[in-house]
Amino acid sequence: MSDDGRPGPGPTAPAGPAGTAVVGLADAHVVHRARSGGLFSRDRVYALTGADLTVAPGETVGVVGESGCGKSTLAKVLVGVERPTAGSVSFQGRDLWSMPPAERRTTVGANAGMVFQDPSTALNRRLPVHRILRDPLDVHARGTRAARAERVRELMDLVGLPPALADALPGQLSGGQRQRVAIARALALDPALVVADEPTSALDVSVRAQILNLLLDLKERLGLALVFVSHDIQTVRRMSDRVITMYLGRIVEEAPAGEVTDRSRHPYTRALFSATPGLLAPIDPIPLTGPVPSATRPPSGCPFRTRCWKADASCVARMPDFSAASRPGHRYRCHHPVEEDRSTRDLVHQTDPREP
Ligand SMILES: Nc1ncnc2c1ncn2[C@@H]1O[C@H](COP(=O)(O)OP(=O)(O)OP(=O)(O)O)[C@@H](O)[C@H]1O
Repeated sequence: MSDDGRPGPGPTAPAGPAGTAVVGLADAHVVHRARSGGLFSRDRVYALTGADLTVAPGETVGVVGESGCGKSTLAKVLVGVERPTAGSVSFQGRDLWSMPPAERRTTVGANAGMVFQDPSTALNRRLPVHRILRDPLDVHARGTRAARAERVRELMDLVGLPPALADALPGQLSGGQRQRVAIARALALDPALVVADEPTSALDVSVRAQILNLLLDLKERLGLALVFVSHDIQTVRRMSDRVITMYLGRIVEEAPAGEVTDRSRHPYTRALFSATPGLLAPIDPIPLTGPVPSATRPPSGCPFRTRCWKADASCVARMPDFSAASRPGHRYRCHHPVEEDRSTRDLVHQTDPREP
């Protein structure tokens, strides 16, 4: 059950056949020292605030939001690369950060792989492909030498890399081939979850579709859970079962992918999707007032209130809790949600952007 009492893939829903999420975040926060303020600055960046999320086995969760809203931070927290400042991360129901370091490394290795944006920087340039792929098997002492060599061959085949490339260095590969190596490396230990953070944005347009199709194909064949972070909202919607909208470090809505374009309840989600070409018949985007506020000094109450055409004093006073939409697995945090049956096209003409 989600915390609003509805069944479905909400943050506290039973996830998967055994009722155990592959990964779960509970009230996770990440606060950084601001880069701009210098070594002794007291300024803090609120990169992630109060994130609750579970990912069920086999599910694809897409994450959308403007630059700097905390998508990469969420991704890194999900795979144990970044420790939350507060809150918890659990794999298969076990709290990651209360484990001894060796057990934590083993748990992350066995459960989660990550694919980064730019394979040129994510791969060790000095190692040939077969060594890059064998490395996680060596570190986690998986199988005999012969079994590891066989697993490397299997991984290359899985991602469509010809055996002849086993001795190639990353610099001798195309961008698409490098990303295939990165995906194979993420799969080396047979994880239940892969988190892909902008996996195609550094690639030529011509190979993007191949990499996305590869991820979808692997997800189907291996039963993977996939968390997919991208600026490309149209792709996120196409790839995902569920879409998470983030704004200024907070998850503000979760909706089944089919609901998100025209039935989302959070004004920000509607605005974001209205500005995405090709999803709806051509419309002018819903106009938002002003820039995204600084993550160092987020507004009180609802962080979106300074740009929202529906904001009033209640939005200044308090961040709303999650409310359930009528469909299972759809929830949002807003005091003045968009009516469910209101089309985005209709909204575009009704919005009245005001000065904050
Ligand atoms: N190590 C760090 N030190 C200080 N601030 C950081 C650090 N990492 C991230 N931030 C800040 O935290 C906020 C969230 O960053 P994050 O990279 O998670 O956002 P994002 O949504 O992934 O952005 P983008 O889409 O541009 O990649 C931003 O304001 C960013 O500048």
